[in-house]
Amino acid sequence: MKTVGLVGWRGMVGSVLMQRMSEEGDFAHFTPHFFSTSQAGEVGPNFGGTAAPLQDAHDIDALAALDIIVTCQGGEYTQQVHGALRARGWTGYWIDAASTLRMKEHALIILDPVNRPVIEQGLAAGVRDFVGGNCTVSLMLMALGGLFQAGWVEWVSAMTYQAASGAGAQNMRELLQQMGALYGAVATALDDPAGAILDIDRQVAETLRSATLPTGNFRGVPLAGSVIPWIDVPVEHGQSKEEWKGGAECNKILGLPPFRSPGSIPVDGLCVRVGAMRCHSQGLTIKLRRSVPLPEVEARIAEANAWVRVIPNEREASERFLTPAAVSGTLQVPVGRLHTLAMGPEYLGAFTVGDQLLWGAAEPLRRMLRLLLDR
Ligand SMILES: NC(=O)C1=CN([C@@H]2O[C@H](COP(=O)(O)OP(=O)(O)OC[C@H]3O[C@@H](n4cnc5c(N)ncnc54)[C@H](OP(=O)(O)O)[C@@H]3O)[C@@H](O)[C@H]2O)C=CC1
Ligand SMILES: N[C@@H](CC(=O)OP(=O)(O)O)C(=O)O
Repeated sequence: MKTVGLVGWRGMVGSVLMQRMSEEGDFAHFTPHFFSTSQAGEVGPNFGGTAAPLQDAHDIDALAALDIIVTCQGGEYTQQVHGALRARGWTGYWIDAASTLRMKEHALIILDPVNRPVIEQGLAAGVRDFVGGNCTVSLMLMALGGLFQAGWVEWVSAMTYQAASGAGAQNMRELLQQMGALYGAVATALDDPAGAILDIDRQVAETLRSATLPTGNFRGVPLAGSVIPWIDVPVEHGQSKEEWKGGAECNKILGLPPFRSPGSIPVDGLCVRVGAMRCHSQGLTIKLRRSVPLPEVEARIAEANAWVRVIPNEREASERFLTPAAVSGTLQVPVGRLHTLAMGPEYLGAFTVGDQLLWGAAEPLRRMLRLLLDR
């Protein structure tokens, strides 16, 4: 059996990965070796039956003895270890959740329900570095893969509503603390059905702006009761890095020429953090190359993969099935609100939701591992 090193398995993304691997019986297909950057020597988890001591995730010799390494440890770790391993002559497969290597020529971005042919070509050509895509990009492609595969998409504008989990576990906790603080500020007034709503609102606004609201993880601003229209660092063209990833990664995943070069598909929009826990939503404007009847569009989207669900463009179905509340913790990727926009018959409106820890992070890695093990 192949040996697989697991790094970052106890983090948030890693925990979701371990849960999915257990559910799918993946541990029966390889010999796991668990690593840690901070707990080497302590008792490891017993996924796969053995609870051997954790190995040191910086021990290049131990890592170099493995066939495959899967890491959800983060970009800094990748930066420290990947180059050193390759420099030492390691020729195993590296599967990574961090963005560090995504745009490198030697790496592929993996989302096999969308780009299996690109992955197969890469494997045949000797590619050994496989990186999960940005959550927003992967979820958009899981939703719209059918339209891209049909060659119908001229450009896409994605306006995102991104969950706190994308910023990390501490941000999810802080969001809930903020919600609790807001409720606590007005709990008594809310108990009085005759209480004036504008007084309650004033107290909420004061609490949102107060120095005592926990905001350290969100760079000093509230998310509960508000939104944050900037994700990640600024880059060129007035974009945030999260917005840049939309174009750059999407084209690479699809095996198209680099973003902003001839033959690539423009993907751009605004990325916004909202008070959802772990599901990213996106409002999409899609310019089709030609007008396509809506039933054909729906059929193409629905048949593209086993997880996408077309939700009828009706009020009740949208309210019930096209929300983070409905999707959280599941692999389903609903797409709805599909209709032709007033700008013209080639302009399609859509809304999609997906769990950013599943298809947005852990699941593409899990599936890449199985793809390698089952070859
Ligand atoms: N969050 C997201 O939405 C996404 C994240 N990613 C990538 O995955 C990487 C990891 O993200 P995420 O899982 O959110 O990071 P976490 O902060 O949850 O975990 C990262 C590491 O922190 C260490 N750690 C220290 N204390 C604890 C603790 N109390 N509980 C669990 N782990 C602890 C663990 O390493 P050790 O055992 O070595 O101490 C763990 O592997 C990111 O840096 C990013 O590159 C990719 C896509 C989406
Ligand atoms: N930046 C994403 C989460 C993430 O980790 O993205 P990436 O894998 O591209 O660094 C978000 O905030 O929602």
